[in-house]
Amino acid sequence: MMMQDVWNQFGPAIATIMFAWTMYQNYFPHELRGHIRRYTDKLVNYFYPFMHIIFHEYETDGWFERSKAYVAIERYLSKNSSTQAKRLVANVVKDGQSLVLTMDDHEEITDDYEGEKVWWISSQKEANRQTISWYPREEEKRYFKLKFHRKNREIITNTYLKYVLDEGKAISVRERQRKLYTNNKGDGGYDGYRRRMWSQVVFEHPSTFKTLAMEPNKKQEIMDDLETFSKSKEYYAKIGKAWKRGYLLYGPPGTGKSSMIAAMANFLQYDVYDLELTAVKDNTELRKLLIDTTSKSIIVIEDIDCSLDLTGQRKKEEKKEKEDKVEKDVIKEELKKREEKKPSEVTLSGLLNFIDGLWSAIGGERLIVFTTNFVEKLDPALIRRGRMDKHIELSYCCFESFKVLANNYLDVASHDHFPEIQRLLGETNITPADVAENLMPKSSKETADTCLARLIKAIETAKVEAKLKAEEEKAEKEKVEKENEEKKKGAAATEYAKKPDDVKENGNCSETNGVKENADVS
Ligand SMILES: Nc1ncnc2c1ncn2[C@@H]1O[C@H](COP(=O)(O)OP(=O)(O)OP(=O)(O)O)[C@@H](O)[C@H]1O
Ligand SMILES: [Mg+2]
Repeated sequence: MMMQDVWNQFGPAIATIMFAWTMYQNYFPHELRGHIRRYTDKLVNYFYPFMHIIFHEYETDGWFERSKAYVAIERYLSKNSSTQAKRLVANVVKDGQSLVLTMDDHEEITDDYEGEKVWWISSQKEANRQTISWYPREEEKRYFKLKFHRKNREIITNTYLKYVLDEGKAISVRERQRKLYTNNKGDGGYDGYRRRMWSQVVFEHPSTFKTLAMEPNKKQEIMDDLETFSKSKEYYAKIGKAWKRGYLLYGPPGTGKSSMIAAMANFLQYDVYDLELTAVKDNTELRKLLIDTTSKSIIVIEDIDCSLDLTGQRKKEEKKEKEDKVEKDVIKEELKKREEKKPSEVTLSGLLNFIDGLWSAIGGERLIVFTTNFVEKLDPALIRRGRMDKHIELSYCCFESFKVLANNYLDVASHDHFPEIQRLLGETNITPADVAENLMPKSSKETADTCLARLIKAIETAKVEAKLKAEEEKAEKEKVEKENEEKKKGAAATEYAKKPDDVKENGNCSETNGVKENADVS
């Protein structure tokens, strides 16, 4: 009864308004409508205190590519969306492995920034069905609308939006599927028409700083260094240095150099580019490879001493050839011909140029890590500070490192065997890789006790072997020294035999004098 009254009262009024609206739409001149719209907008603005900013999903001049701002906002809002919005859309990311929840069309969520409230609305423009679209997404003109109070205009446009975009990008980086890239001789496939320089696989190495066995202080120092680097974008810009840092990891095989690189990548959430220098044709290819790397990545050159040895070898050969030939012009001609035939290789100077020059120019949060078993073999120019900023030695297993491994492999923090192991590790060099191998249970029957006992045996064996080796080396050294001594004596005797008799006599005299003089002095 009530409803009917209301309808009787307002029905004719609504019908009149609708009629007037249709008349206005159909018969009012277009220019006049523009004027009216402007005045009504002004009127509305006077009473309506909010402002809007629209972010379209596809940029008008972009080629089917989602707007970067839209994607960043979507990521930023995903956290609030999953708690506030009633209708959600699930997007699959990370190469099909995880879901990102975003709000569905016409949902609204709120956000707080420095105590001020803003509203985000997800919407879709009406599809234009009359035109044929090349791309299905063309018909779904989605956008985000940001609504905020007019008084917050400054803060929203100057700081909040930057914060949203930065945070959204950071979330994407954190949640992306990280990659391990390797350079192969030309089989990286094609990216459109362009040959791909790197082949890629998903990077899922489980090594972390927690599982890495090394002295806790040293470990903390490296983690602090990495963290400071990753947060120093402004600082590097201020001091006029490219945002990059070089690490040299050195130590015997099996001490955790490769494990540390994986731990670094996992710590900073970076991609890894494993650069195999011996597969790089020349300096030009090296340059192309490096231009193709992305920011937030670690470029790794393992066993740098071996990679550069090739070049060193070649240089030596060339030098020898040069010395052997007498005619300089002929040599030049010959070398030139050879150079033309031979595929050139990466040179030390090419590598240095990449570290100092080009790589600095492409900027953007990159680490370069060299590893070597023989640090003394490397050219000092390559590892000077500024190029390799931090030198990290990974060494044999100490007791602290052992405790980390025992915890990782056996879940034990203390044990009766520990004091003996501590004593033995103080006396013998054994790599963390060997310790780890002995700690790993080989069957379900093996307990922590068995594994630790096996380790003790292994360290004792290593100790005996090291002692034997040292004795052998000492004996070998003595043997060589003795042989050299005898050779010298033999050579001196032959020389003496060759001399004429009068010289022999004088020589003898002087020698006798010398001995005498010495005898007198003494
Ligand atoms: N410091 C360490 N912490 C934890 N595990 C380690 C450590 N060092 C070695 N390991 C174990 O030994 C294995 C070999 O180590 P890794 O490959 O990191 O050594 P490396 O120093 O890179 O050796 P190489 O010089 O031969 O390349 C790893 O898979 C890991 O299980
Ligand atoms: Mg290694």
